[in-house]
Amino acid sequence: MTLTAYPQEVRAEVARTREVVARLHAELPRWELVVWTAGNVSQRVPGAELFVIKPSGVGYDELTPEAMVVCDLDGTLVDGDRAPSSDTAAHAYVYRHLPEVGGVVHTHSTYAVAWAARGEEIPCVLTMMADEFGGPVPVGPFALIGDDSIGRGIVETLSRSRSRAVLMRNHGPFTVGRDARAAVKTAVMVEEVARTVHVARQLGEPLPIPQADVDRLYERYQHAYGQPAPQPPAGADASSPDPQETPA
Ligand SMILES: O=C(CO)[C@@H](O)[C@@H](O)COP(=O)(O)O
Repeated sequence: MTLTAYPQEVRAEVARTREVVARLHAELPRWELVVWTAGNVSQRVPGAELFVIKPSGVGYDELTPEAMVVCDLDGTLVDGDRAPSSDTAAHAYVYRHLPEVGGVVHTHSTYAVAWAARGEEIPCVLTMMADEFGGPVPVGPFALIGDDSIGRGIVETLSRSRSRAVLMRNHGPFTVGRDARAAVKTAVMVEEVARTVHVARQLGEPLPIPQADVDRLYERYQHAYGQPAPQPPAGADASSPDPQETPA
């Protein structure tokens, strides 16, 4: 089914999502999370069983909204003149099995990949980890690219954790969020804590944080950190929060 077969309002949402996903890809080199083309961002299209992702192997300076490709939740190309990311099957699997997820990111950021190479979860020894991940950053199984293996490993691992990042063993981090911006933020944060905990370990054994304190920190950060969400204008439908609003 091509995009022309979808209603105009879906095509308009696709255009908006292309703008968002194209802009967020620039954050990956900006935060030094990738080299060359080794990372990708996607976002679900509101109101349709579609998502937007980058084309495979295309440099970040070429990633315009028009260059983005559109896929259905089976990972089949619906719109775009280039092949979708090689991780499209993984992103699609996540969207099919985690309906609350609106954005997925994959990078090869150095310190997170170093923890993935050892198949070791990042222990929750920082208040920033309690805030952002609610505990350790877990490790997912080794899985070859090309079918549902990576996606299944992501979903099974995240389903056992509060973390929105998973270190796929011998590969690297995948992150999820309510939208792509939230998933990019988590990708930035998982690299930051991977680096900091690694440095701490060079100096000695980091100290764990009691679980009750981890829980308190997580609840505060997830619900009270940053600016309050803007209140809808009087009489507006308050039941549909702006999907672009994500924790700061
Ligand atoms: O990790 C891999 C390949 O092993 C991919 O995520 C990375 O090269 C990015 O690929 P794409 O350019 O998104 O197809």
